[in-house]
Amino acid sequence: MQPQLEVRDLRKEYPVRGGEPIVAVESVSFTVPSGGSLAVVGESGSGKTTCARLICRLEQPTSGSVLFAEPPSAAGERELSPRLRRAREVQMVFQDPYASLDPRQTVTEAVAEILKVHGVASKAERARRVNDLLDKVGLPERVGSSKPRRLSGGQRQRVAIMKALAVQPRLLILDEAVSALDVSVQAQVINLLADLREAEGLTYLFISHDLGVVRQISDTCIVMRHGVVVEQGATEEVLDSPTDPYTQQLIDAVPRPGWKPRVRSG
Ligand SMILES: Nc1ncnc2c1ncn2[C@@H]1O[C@H](COP(=O)(O)OP(=O)(O)OP(=O)(O)O)[C@@H](O)[C@H]1O
Repeated sequence: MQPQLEVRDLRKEYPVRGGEPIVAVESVSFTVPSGGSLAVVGESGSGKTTCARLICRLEQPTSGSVLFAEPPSAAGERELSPRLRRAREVQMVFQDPYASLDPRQTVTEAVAEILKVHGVASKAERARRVNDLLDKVGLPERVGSSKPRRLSGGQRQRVAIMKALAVQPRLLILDEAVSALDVSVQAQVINLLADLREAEGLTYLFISHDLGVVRQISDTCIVMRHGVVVEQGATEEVLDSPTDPYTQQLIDAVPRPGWKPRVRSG
């Protein structure tokens, strides 16, 4: 079966004036099957976000390619414009939803605007779809008339997911999307993402430094260090029996139950 996403030999260099370029990503290859969930883990600066930006076409790779499965077009739908086609391939959800929400717009206005841009011409149809989307992300209808500052962190992240879903993408890139949430809210959003993945047949690329979250949300994972993939495989196998010393280090850095901070001497 054709994968939903195939990344081949991706490389990204950033020029440095008067010096060697920074190689942010090098020789990165992986596939994600349709409906699959792949996590990208690694410490800060390992190239995770650069990979995501290349996949979303926010940046151009220096070399290599990013291939998506053809988005299915609904019966009777007109030929998709290149813009709509791209939006249907991939949408991104970031750590800080506040930054991507317009403080002057209500939730309904923000989502209706996206629907309008993407060709939903009838106002009544837009209203119907907004209510449907609110329901999908577990928000009560009244939240539709709220502005972002009235919402909790968890609600805002649900709105960010709702905006991403409005264009019916096949792939969602979640870049540290639950990292800023309190643990109990984080668990609720993880459950929502798991439910949505199943109900909507979504494919996830889940970027996170939190190995506990990665274990819950992904089937497979890649471990990145200094821009390259040092280990990849089924998430459970990689986290339970890492073969690369760097993966082992990442796992060892996670506090376990009973862990007590100690002062290092010397
Ligand atoms: N626009 C840019 N110009 C120059 N260097 C960049 C640029 N964006 C990223 N880099 C560099 O590329 C490397 C990878 O950065 P990237 O943000 O992809 O890592 P990351 O794993 O996502 O880290 P974090 O978890 O902190 O976001 C880093 O050395 C970073 O400094």
